[in-house]
Amino acid sequence: MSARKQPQTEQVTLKATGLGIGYSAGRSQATLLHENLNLELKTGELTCLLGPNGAGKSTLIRTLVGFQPRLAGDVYIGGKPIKGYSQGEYAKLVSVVLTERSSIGGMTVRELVGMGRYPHTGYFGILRTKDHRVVERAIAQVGIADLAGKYVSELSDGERQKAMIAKALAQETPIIILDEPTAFLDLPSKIEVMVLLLNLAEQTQKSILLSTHDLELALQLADRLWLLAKDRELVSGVPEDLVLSGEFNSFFEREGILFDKETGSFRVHNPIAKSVHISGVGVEAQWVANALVRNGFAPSADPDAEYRVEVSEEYPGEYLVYRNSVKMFTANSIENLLKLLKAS
Ligand SMILES: Nc1ncnc2c1ncn2[C@@H]1O[C@H](COP(=O)(O)OP(=O)(O)OP(=O)(O)O)[C@@H](O)[C@H]1O
Repeated sequence: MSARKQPQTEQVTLKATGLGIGYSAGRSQATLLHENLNLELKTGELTCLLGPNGAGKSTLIRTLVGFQPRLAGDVYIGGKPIKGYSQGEYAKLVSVVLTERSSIGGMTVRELVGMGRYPHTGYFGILRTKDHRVVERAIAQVGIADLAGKYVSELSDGERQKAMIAKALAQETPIIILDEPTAFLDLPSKIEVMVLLLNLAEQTQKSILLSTHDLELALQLADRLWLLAKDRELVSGVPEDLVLSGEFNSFFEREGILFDKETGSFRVHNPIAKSVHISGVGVEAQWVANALVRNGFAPSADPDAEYRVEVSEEYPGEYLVYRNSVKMFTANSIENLLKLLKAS
């Protein structure tokens, strides 16, 4: 990834004030999911919207892009309320990628991406030379030039997702909003799509908002997080600030699942686990910790914890184990370490 270029001035492209989101069914009373949401999307930033199932992420996204009515408040783009824009004007400002698998299988990738040009073409949607150029560039930007002539129905989930992102790019909008673009993808594809969006935000100075359940990836890659949960106020901030302040874990931890600030990952917590201190750093120490946690030990920062395992870079694959400061044994593999610990 290239070094990030910061925008000269911090520009807000989309802003919501006092936003109320939820559902109203006919004349019956509306179900308000969240009220008084105040949000900002900034130029050149990738913002990730995170929250547990049912938090209201999709509802927020659908409301922000106008697919669902606001129950209160306003959404502004470039300082102007969205209701002040015509549909055509709006389509030149915001492109939206939803996860629903639509009936687009019968067209080629190039035709699909070409559909992104609709705000820029005339009534019949005929693409001119410039439009074709933009389409080819968008296809190349997401790295699927070799798939341009393929039918969408022939694509894998990850390839289809990239084609949908290319369609959004072809729309040439300063804002792109995506609902769970990494759902259904394998881990390398998730990383690829997130890095692609991060780079696009920076290189093309777009504001990109996406919702995701990939917490650890969002922590690593997002410029900003929006955390949403039922009956709580939305929290927005830079990932590292939210981790260090304890806000991040407060949204996701539940009984038996703890967020480990040191590694930035979630782990199963067993309250009756024996505590173990791992002395040593680096990849090997991390994997030893992983094996011990999986086998019911709780990692401890206290060197006087009941168990201590020494991992030394000098002797890879050798683990000295102490219990209450008395040496118990030396193991010569992680498998052996687990076996001897269980037998002790
Ligand atoms: N059409 C609807 N009418 C009424 N309530 C709805 C409707 N769609 C969703 N809800 C409710 O709104 C709440 C938020 O749903 P939403 O899909 O926005 O959550 P989410 O955070 O995107 O969840 P997930 O992570 O599971 O996709 C849920 O309790 C859901 O049952």
